Amino acid sequence: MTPGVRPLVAGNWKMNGLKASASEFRSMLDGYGEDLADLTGLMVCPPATLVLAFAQMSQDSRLSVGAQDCHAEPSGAHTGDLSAEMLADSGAVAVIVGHSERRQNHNEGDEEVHAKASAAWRAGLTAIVCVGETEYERQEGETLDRVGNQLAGSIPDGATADNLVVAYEPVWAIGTGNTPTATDVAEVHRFIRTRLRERFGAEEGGRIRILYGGSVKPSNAEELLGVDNVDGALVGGASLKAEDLLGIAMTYRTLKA
Ligand SMILES: O=C[C@H](O)COP(=O)(O)O
Repeated sequence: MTPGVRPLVAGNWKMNGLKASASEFRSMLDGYGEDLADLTGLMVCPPATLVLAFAQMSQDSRLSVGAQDCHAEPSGAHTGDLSAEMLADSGAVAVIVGHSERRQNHNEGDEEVHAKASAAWRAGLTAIVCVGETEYERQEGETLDRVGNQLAGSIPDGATADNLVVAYEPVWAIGTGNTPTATDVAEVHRFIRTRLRERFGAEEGGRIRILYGGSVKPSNAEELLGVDNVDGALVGGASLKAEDLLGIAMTYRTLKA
């Protein structure tokens, strides 16, 4: 945790969820009471097909809805793509960019992620920029170099605590059940914090949220979310079950007690 920074627990549903998933989403809304909302922000990033419906359902709640990717252009001949403006128009308040699955499956590099983050800001969305090393890079001792390069290349100038969230997701920890040690997480998050302060100023850089992502579940949330400079989690698999995502958010009851 970072003193004075409101954490965020964000669920990334990836390519999962149909209209029938609304009941799971409603359970999240019901479980996200005021006492929990006082402790942490909660966001669900469903597939784009559900953004509008979920945004409408959550209108009077403090649960927010994000998207998983956007095109860099505001409109045009880009069959199958969605602009940040369209996502904002559907009720999204944030968009994930540079997730490792996009970087790997769609060959997205830092330059493209940078353009997408700029597009998010142009549309008034918070950009959740993902960074993280592969297993090979960790074994070779290249973790901080890799993360440093991704931060420099993927985040546009002008980042603030309102328009940027950084998600550190070691690629080898995503969907595998493996997680780095708390000491390893602390080292990378401290490094990211230092880079953010250097680039965006001590105060602003000190308040930008840095989420940890990769096999977070209720049973390991306390250990991971309690680490210095870990300001929440980007949760994949466990976010598909309302009780698990809420269980992760509820960790803040223990941590803040
Ligand atoms: O965006 C979320 C991450 O890729 C983590 O996924 P996971 O919690 O299923 O490991």
